[in-house]
Amino acid sequence: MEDKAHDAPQQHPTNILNSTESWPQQAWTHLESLRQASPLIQCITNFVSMDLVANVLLSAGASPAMIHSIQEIPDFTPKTHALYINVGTLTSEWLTAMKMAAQVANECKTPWVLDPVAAGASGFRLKACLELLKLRPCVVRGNASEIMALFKGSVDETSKGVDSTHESTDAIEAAKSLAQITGSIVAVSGAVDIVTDGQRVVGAKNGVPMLQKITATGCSVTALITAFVAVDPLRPLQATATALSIFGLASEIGMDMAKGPASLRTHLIDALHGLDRATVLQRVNIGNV
Ligand SMILES: Nc1ncnc2c1ncn2[C@@H]1O[C@H](COP(=O)(O)OP(=O)(O)OP(=O)(O)O)[C@@H](O)[C@H]1O
Ligand SMILES: Cc1ncsc1CCO
Ligand SMILES: [Mg+2]
Repeated sequence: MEDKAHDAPQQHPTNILNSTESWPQQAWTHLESLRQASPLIQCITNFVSMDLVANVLLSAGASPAMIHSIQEIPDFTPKTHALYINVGTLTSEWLTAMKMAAQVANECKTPWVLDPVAAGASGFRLKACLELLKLRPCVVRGNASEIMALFKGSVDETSKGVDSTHESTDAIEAAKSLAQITGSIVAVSGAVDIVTDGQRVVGAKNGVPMLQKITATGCSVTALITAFVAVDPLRPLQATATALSIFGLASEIGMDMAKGPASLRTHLIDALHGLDRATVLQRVNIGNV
């Protein structure tokens, strides 16, 4: 893909979807566009997730770059088609880089997506996530506990760190309110993935429970959302729902060959790479919650 400044219409295609298209058709259009455009996705993500995030993005068709130093952001962030920020292994130095990258992305009108890992686990992390939210991410994707902590704005006394202690459906009202307050699309992962713009609420129902036994699958699906937003920036709600569903569908296919979490991780990446039109049209399951 050429430099964004020289190739803007192709990088940010508008109206790539006909609004009357079915969800499975929208999902296929997004995946096909991703494979064709191969957008550059800057990832400022945690140490645990870097390998899986990069491999999920590559297997889906995107071009990931794990570049996070403040010295590089002014040069590099303007070249990217979307930015992914994940606070999983946060320090004050990383937070400075995240804010700088979000600000540069905003100046360039580049969409960026936030994963507020363990938002309620500590005061430092919660404050950092709330400050990042003020920088207007296009999409925020967390588990139920994370989204509820952001909405309440208080440290979660029952926090289990990066894992959720709630079902995604427990967080629907918090997600809607958070979307209304921030203007971001808010997604809550779980058995059913919830996506809302504050008015509409959509459920993405693909996936297997064993995803919870592989670290950083949540981080990786947020990265995939970032890539889908890169190819359809004007429809972040649709891009978020289809990314969640495509990731879940790849896990369903991977599960047929997996013996446990370690082999599911491998087969998930293979399945994402091999997903074809017929399977997407037949099996993407998005609808009312
Ligand atoms: N019970 C479930 N059944 C099916 N899929 C699930 C279930 N729970 C989670 N998932 C899927 O697992 C993936 C990760 O979601 P999860 O809610 O575990 O994220 P997370 O807690 O942020 O994970 P991490 O912090 O490890 O990255 C998502 O694709 C989600 O749809
Ligand atoms: C286990 C873990 N700890 C901080 S980030 C991370 C990856 C899953 O969120
Ligand atoms: Mg997470």
